[in-house]
Amino acid sequence: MPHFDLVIIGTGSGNSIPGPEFDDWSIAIVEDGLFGGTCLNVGCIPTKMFVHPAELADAARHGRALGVNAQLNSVDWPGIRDRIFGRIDAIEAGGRRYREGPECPNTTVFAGRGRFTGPKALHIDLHDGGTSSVTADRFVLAAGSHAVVPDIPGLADGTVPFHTSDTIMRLDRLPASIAILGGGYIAAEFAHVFSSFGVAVTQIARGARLLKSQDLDVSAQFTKEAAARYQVLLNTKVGGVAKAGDGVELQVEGPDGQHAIKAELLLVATGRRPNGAGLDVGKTGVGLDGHGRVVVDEFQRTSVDGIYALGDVSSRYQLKHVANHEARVVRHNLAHPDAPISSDHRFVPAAVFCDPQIASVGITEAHAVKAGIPHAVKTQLYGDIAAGWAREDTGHFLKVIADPATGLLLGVHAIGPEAATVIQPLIQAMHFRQTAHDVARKQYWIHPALSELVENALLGLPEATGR
Ligand SMILES: Cc1cc2nc3c(=O)[nH]c(=O)nc-3n(C[C@H](O)[C@H](O)[C@H](O)COP(=O)(O)OP(=O)(O)OC[C@H]3O[C@@H](n4cnc5c(N)ncnc54)[C@H](O)[C@@H]3O)c2cc1C
Ligand SMILES: NC(=O)c1ccc[n+]([C@@H]2O[C@H](COP(=O)([O-])OP(=O)(O)OC[C@H]3O[C@@H](n4cnc5c(N)ncnc54)[C@H](O)[C@@H]3O)[C@@H](O)[C@H]2O)c1
Repeated sequence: MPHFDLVIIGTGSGNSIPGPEFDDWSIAIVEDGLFGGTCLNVGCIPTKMFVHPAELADAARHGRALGVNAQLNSVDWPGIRDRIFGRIDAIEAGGRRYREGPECPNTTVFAGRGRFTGPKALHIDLHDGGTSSVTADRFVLAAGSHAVVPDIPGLADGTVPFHTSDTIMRLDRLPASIAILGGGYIAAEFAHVFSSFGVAVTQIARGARLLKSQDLDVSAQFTKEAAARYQVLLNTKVGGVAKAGDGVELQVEGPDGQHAIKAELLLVATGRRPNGAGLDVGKTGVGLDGHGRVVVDEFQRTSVDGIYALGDVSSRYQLKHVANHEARVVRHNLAHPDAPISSDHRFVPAAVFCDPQIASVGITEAHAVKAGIPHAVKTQLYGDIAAGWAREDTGHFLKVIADPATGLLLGVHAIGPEAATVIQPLIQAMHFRQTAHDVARKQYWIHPALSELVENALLGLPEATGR
């Protein structure tokens, strides 16, 4: 049985671990799917490569208010798809070739599915039909997560064809209609893309609002705008799914009682579950929490000496920038186990790439109220700064929440143009403990850029009272 200094399971952020500091280690990489993991192949990158053409296709909608009378003639789905995956698939193949090739002489790549069989012992079902077993001094569990399929008759038993984010981006052609189950990130982004491309979208959410983990005002504004663009069924449960001709029929129950929804395709976007159970991590003594996540400490160490975990398999943040951050921590700690560094999860930002765009970091206003955290709030409308006013923007805003005593930011929530880019100075302020008024007044803000939204929001907060 081959023995390695290090085995890495998963080539998403896990693939960034091997570096020059490990040139004298023997390393095995085990990958069951596409090289490069979720973000590159079926996640952040391709979705955002669809989002940009979607924005272009949708531009005519916004142009009307400004006197631009344009219309969308057609969308070349195969062309868009093939441009995206032509680029991505080449990176996937190149990444695999690099790790298998002469540039990485100390690395062995196993294409197959790993699962633990005993302490620091991994069995691999290889894609070529064979099997292998390896042991190692150290393991990095970077096996990510997978789409959850709810236990709904017709879905869970596999009788009705449906898509998840893994498959929906490679469709042969655009459907005329699509039903999207779920009210979270993936549902929101694909509803935007397909609706922009002219597909009739019906989104079904069991809650009263879309993107319900967002600040209440953000979620309410987003839900209102989404409902104006495509059909949104809130407070609605799906009782069953059946085949109907070339499409699907969903039995739903909502505020209007029971009825059926027909669509050509169904996209299920109801969350992602960490892959720790599939790895059988218990066999090597590693524990899972109630959400199926591998349990790690702040140094990304599991309870077993020499076994680390990172990213979706262990993190409560299913975000690529978090997986990358944790991978940098693991890389350091593998090389310096006696001087470990910890992950910094204090201010984790996230964005939803829809129209309108959403970005946030820190606590929500509702959380501050519920937890009794002293706070001051300023909500700055895009329409009240020059760049937003020029766009005739309505309804979009940046909400900043600060500690009234220190002037330090506690939370930031934006919905509107370029929200993800606009809030970055505030993420920086939180990390470097800059006060709201210092950030606003101790630098220039380019006029009349969208960033003036940040300046004005911060100036709207009261001066710190001091402790
Ligand atoms: C549609 C979609 C859009 C997203 N958009 C964004 C975004 O815009 N911004 C953002 O920050 N995040 C986004 N995410 C989340 C982001 O993709 C993930 O948080 C991130 O990729 C997780 O990285 P990871 O390294 O932990 O896991 P992954 O990249 O998933 O890598 C895990 C790898 O492990 C392999 N594996 C699993 N089990 C085994 C096994 N038993 N044996 C061998 N190999 C195994 C898998 O095949 C996979 O390649 C998106 C996710 C999805 C699904
Ligand atoms: N822009 C980004 O950063 C981005 C984009 C896509 C995905 N992601 C990551 O991927 C993760 C997974 O995305 P997601 O949209 O699948 O999950 P999500 O957690 O964002 O949303 C899941 C949705 O499914 C609903 N749901 C759950 N179980 C259900 C059931 N049985 N029946 C009906 N509805 C049900 C939930 O109420 C929720 O609305 C996200 O949490 C996010 O971290 C990030």
